[in-house]
Amino acid sequence: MNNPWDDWDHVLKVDPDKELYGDDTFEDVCRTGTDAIEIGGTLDVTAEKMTRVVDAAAEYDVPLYQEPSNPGVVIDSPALDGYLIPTVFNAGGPFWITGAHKEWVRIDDLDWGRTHTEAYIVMNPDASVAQLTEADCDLSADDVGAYAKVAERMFGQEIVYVEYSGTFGDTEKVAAAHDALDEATLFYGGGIHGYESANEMAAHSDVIVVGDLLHDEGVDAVRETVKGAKDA
Ligand SMILES: CC(C)=CCC/C(C)=C/CC/C(C)=C/CC/C(C)=C/COP(=O)(O)OP(=O)(O)O
Ligand SMILES: O=P(O)(O)OC[C@@H](O)CO
Ligand SMILES: [Mg+2]
Repeated sequence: MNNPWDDWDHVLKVDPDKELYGDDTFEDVCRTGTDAIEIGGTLDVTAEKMTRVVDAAAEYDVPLYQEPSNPGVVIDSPALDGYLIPTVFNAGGPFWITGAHKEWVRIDDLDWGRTHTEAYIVMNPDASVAQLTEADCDLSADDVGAYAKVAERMFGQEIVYVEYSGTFGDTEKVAAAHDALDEATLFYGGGIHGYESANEMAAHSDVIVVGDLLHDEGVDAVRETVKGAKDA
């Protein structure tokens, strides 16, 4: 296995539907020291908003990945290193497990070499992603570990993503996913807001993802989370 994310500690998720903080520029965003930028959000994302972010970040060195929330927002840009395609393992119905993916393959001509799989385990019932996908978030640590193993062993997912979007997660449940994986890389996202929270979750996962902090507090706060992740 030799994927770029094997060497990552920190990913910054930019929501194309949200503004940057204060006077922050996309150059600042690309120079936080993060290992990669993932562009996506659950609500009100469009291809046009995606394009604006990709174009603004294109000239800097940081790897850029699109994380589409539906087939209609996927854009074709040479500036993108690839596409991280979610599948929500604990979704309430098949659309977010195989339905959206089937539609995408039906209507689009995929670049398989740049298309990668991300198995989501959605844990915060109040997050838009949980509500949209009607996810069953009532999961024990054993459940989370078992989903992670199924994702890796039975569905060949390259990344497993424990998603607490908007709130800081239960480290025991994150650790259960971590312990279950041999090959796949564990991403953790949710509620990371500074050095300490980044450092703590980085100890229980392979890569931490920071989202809202960028839009709510800006690049200086994000830089602290990069330090926290790198020190773990
Ligand atoms: C097959 C294709 C191309 C797409 C389908 C992909 C799937 C299954 C999407 C469902 C899960 C999803 C909506 C992922 C988007 C990434 C994500 C979870 C972003 C974070 O969203 P929130 O932070 O909860 O939402 P807002 O900030 O928009 O409220
Ligand atoms: O916005 P936050 O809570 O940092 O979550 C990050 C990411 O996991 C969202 O998909
Ligand atoms: Mg968000």
